[in-house]
Amino acid sequence: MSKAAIIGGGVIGGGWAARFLLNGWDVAVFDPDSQAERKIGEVLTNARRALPALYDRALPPEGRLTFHADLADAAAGADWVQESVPETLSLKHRILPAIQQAAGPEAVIGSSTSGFKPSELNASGTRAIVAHPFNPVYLLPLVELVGDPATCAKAADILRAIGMYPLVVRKEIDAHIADRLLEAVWREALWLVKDGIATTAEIDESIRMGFGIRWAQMGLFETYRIAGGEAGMAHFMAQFGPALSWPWTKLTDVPDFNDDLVDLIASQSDIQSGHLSIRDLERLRDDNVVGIIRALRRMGSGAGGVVRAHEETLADIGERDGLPVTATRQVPISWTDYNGHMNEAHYLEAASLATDRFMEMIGADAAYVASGRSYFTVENHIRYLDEIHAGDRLTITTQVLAGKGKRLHLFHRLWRGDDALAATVETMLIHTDLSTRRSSEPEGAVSESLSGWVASHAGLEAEGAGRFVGQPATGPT
Ligand SMILES: NC(=O)C1=CN([C@@H]2O[C@H](COP(=O)(O)OP(=O)(O)OC[C@H]3O[C@@H](n4cnc5c(N)ncnc54)[C@H](O)[C@@H]3O)[C@@H](O)[C@H]2O)C=CC1
Ligand SMILES: C[N+](C)(C)CC(=O)CC(=O)[O-]
Repeated sequence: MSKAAIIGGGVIGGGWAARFLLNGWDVAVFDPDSQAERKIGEVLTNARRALPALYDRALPPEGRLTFHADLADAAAGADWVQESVPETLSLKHRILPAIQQAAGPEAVIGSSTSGFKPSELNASGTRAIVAHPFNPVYLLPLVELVGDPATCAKAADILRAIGMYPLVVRKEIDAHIADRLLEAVWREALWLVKDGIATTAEIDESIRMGFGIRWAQMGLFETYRIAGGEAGMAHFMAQFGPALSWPWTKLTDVPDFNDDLVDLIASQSDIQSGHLSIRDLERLRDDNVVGIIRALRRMGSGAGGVVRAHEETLADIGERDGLPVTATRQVPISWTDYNGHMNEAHYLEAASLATDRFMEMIGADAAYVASGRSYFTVENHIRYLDEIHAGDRLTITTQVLAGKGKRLHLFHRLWRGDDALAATVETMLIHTDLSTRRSSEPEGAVSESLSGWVASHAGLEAEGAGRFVGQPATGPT
């Protein structure tokens, strides 16, 4: 089992703890704040409802979370130690040597710093790299890595394995890449409020109703390429380049950062969002971010591509009761309904994932479909045997009842947790020629594979298969 130590468990440390933990790592936290355990517990509750909802396969079983009164205890034996104390250089200069002394020589030591360069952090001879994440760390994939190339390469592999996107910053610079961009927008926004041009709420609308949506899927330069029309980027540059010397920006100036400005921004922000608690806002943000990333998954764009690639590494593992496990998944809150349990439609969605996986297992995979052959579902019968709730882990097994010629008859069992049979879904499929849209015989290798499955499942009972709607129950229900 891999272990991460989180030194400083505030907004960002809590997010790191959740990211590692929900990807199966043990996590040890050191934070002198007496409220740290409560705060991290609340962040974890939110992370548990959000992160698994990005995936169509179950994440690994959660690791173990421990809290330590001593930094050295937390860091001992860790594969990764993440420093996330406040953004004060003198504090980081105290903490990093203590981490280095306690951690093994192989451990990656990462700093969450938003702006300090590795050469500043390591002024006293420590070996930390910058591993700068984005809030919420458990959902957003980006981590900027800056520092020793070999350590960054090792760190990048670890981050990919927990579903993150490492971006190696090739040259150290204050505030790395993304925070330089964010800082530019932040400064301009402060000017707009200070000058009475716009309120905090109006500025947020200008982002979320327009360019914020564009940025999530294509970033800046691809977006501007399209904005150049058929003539492309060169035309865009020619058209908007001169604006750079017009008074479109105040970025060369910084507004006085005094109490008046802080009060102005804070009071507008209270009017805008003060009716919601931070945890309410986090849940709202998380549900929206999950929805956006799930939309991006379809085309593999941006953060959606990262989730898809990570999901490929989450194996649907093994066998259960002599049958192949064809799907695992954690139930997202969005699958539940007004009755407080998983809605009927999603029983079929889960079974459909299992059918797709079984098709891959018999060779009717993406290449086979691209060659013009596939299976079409022609009938389903679902038995709802037990309730399923948000966060439950589903394991689906698939039994082949018949698989000769054009017809493929499957019997899926949906297990909730370890031992509750929550549903069965009986599915009939017909092999189809995609060019004529008519039934056809499967190709030899698919047919042979199916014969093997039929033989190995022959004689296994399939209680409930063949039932029709309204048929009286034959035994206890
Ligand atoms: N908040 C944000 O949006 C982001 C912050 N960061 C960076 O992450 C780091 C942490 O920032 P936040 O989590 O926002 O701050 P925070 O104030 O929420 O959390 C800092 C935590 O460090 C703890 N702490 C203070 N002294 C400590 C010590 N001596 N040993 C161990 N823990 C100690 C505090 O009790 C607190 O829980 C900073 O370097 C910041 O620049 C990075 C990305 C985004
Ligand atoms: C405001 N901030 C500089 C702390 C922001 C970051 O560092 C990254 C983020 O999550 O926006």
